[in-house]
Amino acid sequence: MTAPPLFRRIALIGFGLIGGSIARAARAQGLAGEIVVTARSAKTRARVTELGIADRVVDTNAEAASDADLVILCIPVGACGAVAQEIASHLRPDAIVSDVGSVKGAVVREMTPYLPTSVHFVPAHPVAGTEHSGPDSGFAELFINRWCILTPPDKTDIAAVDKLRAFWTAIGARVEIMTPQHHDLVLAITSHLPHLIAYTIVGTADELGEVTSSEVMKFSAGGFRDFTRIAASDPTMWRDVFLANKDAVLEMLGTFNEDLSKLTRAMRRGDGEALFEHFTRTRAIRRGIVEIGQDSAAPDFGRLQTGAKKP
Ligand SMILES: NC(=O)c1ccc[n+]([C@@H]2O[C@H](COP(=O)([O-])OP(=O)(O)OC[C@H]3O[C@@H](n4cnc5c(N)ncnc54)[C@H](O)[C@@H]3O)[C@@H](O)[C@H]2O)c1
Ligand SMILES: O=C(O)C(=O)C[C@]1(C(=O)O)C=C[C@@H](O)C=C1
Repeated sequence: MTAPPLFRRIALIGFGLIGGSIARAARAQGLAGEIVVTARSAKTRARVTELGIADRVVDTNAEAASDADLVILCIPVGACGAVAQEIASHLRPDAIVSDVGSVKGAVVREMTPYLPTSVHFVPAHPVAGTEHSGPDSGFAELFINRWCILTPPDKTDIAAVDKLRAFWTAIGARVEIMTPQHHDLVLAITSHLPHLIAYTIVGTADELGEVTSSEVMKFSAGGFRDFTRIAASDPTMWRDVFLANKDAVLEMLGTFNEDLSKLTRAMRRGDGEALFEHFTRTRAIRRGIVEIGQDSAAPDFGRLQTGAKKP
């Protein structure tokens, strides 16, 4: 006899890279009796129907949420509060409600006031993605060997957290639990600041204009090409990330600017030793990550504290 699926009905609100990948992975692993999907635009809903990944495609967020035992918001972080308000009165009293937002503090602040106290709110962030978006961009293997960070509020029912952990584990992720504040600080340096830098450098190269533009394209084989991939990421998603995690990103940006000034000074002074020392240190960091087979994993940021400066 086969075991019953982990969830009787999973509702996915939003069907882009992440919603689409969850649907494909959950289906491949048989984790839901039924997968119900909704998306904001009729065009996306029609495409989801065409793809045949969902058991049911419905027109409204409320309809998707009703009677689901797991509801996952797969939408930009800036939209989570309004959608929580919209679905609140349609949720099963014992539903697990989650999200996949790249920022956790703001999402928790904006969703919590609307959610009935009987539902189990377990915010999540799969630290896996690509620069692509939309209903065709998802794939079932996206989460394999990637971290998924859960940030449940203190008094969350352990059984609900364990059930969501089992879900993410079943689709390949490694699960870690932390507070929303710690999450936002760690992700500010590992994900948000790198995106800000990529958006900046590609814009800067573009502003160099006609003089060099052909050369920018022609010689962008390595480093710059990697930046252009990151800078092609979805503008709505990243606008929301920078607005929602403003404080942590600004803090990291402050430290980054100090370090950039140090390297700039070393260059000006012709201080090759300082440059060599810095590049040797960063090379060792990369090699350490690759050696332990964790180039997809976050380094240990246990010592990262708000306001803390590097020694
Ligand atoms: N792209 C990544 O690499 C990545 C990785 C991890 C987490 N995330 C997070 O996942 C979430 C979704 O990102 P994605 O990459 O799947 O985006 P996407 O653009 O591929 O899909 C977003 C979906 O949300 C819907 N949507 C947009 N605005 C909405 C609104 N105001 N109300 C309701 N629905 C709306 C869109 O129609 C679409 O179905 C974001 O919160 C993002 O921060 C993204
Ligand atoms: O690989 C990429 O394209 C990504 O940007 C993925 C990435 C990241 O920065 O690591 C982007 C945002 C998410 O919240 C999680 C993952």
